[in-house]
Amino acid sequence: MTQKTENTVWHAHLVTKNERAQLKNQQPCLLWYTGLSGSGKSTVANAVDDILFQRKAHTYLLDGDNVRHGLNGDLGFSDEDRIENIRRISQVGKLFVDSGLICSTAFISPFQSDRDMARDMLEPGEFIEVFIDTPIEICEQRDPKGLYKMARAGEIKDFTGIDSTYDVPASPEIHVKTANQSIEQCALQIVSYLEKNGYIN
Ligand SMILES: Nc1ncnc2c1ncn2[C@@H]1O[C@H](COP(=O)(O)OS(=O)(=O)O)[C@@H](OP(=O)(O)O)[C@H]1O
Ligand SMILES: Nc1ncnc2c1ncn2[C@@H]1O[C@H](COP(=O)(O)OP(=O)(O)O)[C@@H](O)[C@H]1O
Repeated sequence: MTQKTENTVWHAHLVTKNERAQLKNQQPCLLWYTGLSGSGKSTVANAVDDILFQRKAHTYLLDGDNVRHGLNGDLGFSDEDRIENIRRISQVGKLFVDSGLICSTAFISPFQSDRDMARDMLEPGEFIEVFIDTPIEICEQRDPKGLYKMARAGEIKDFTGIDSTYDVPASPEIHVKTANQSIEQCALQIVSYLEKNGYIN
């Protein structure tokens, strides 16, 4: 991105991220879900968010389809647009972490370089890459929105896993295999990671 704003000065806030986190009794972080369409990102992220909410954690969930209706409604699915999509989401995620929240993002985020860029924006330990690992054959069987069928019929181009790249995460903090676990088991795997690593009590 080309920086177009000149003559602006960064203002330090009186209330710090740590103070906000202490008030909420949690360690803010960005749970970055990545996986193919239909892998289960939204389903698992919602299940985790629900458990965290019941436990009185302060959370927010940014979901691909929803954000593409608003903030990123001007972007399509070329590599260039996906890169810009993830850049904006990373910036928004960073703001939510700064506000003391446990923020989740559920985007395909197909390129390792973009996920690494998001990681590098945050402080060590704040970025948690969650690989929702589901073989494409199963995603295609699930096909919750009928998109694979349309992609195979040539009605959608640049579809991830068919004619657009997905980089398998190199070393995700959490590796969730949905093919042999229930939605609840997948969610508990993630909540358990947050507990063990002191993000929640
Ligand atoms: N060409 C193509 N490729 C992949 N996905 C497509 C495409 N066209 C539309 N959709 C729908 O858009 C959702 C993915 O948006 P994302 O913002 O997560 O994508 S990306 O991170 O920028 O790659 C994705 O949502 P999920 O199925 O929840 O992943 C699809 O519903
Ligand atoms: N263990 C599981 N984890 C997540 N989703 C599952 C699982 N088993 C079956 N599913 C189903 O797979 C589909 C995943 O869709 P969705 O969450 O929209 O995926 P994505 O957000 O990655 O596109 C849902 O219909 C969900 O009910």
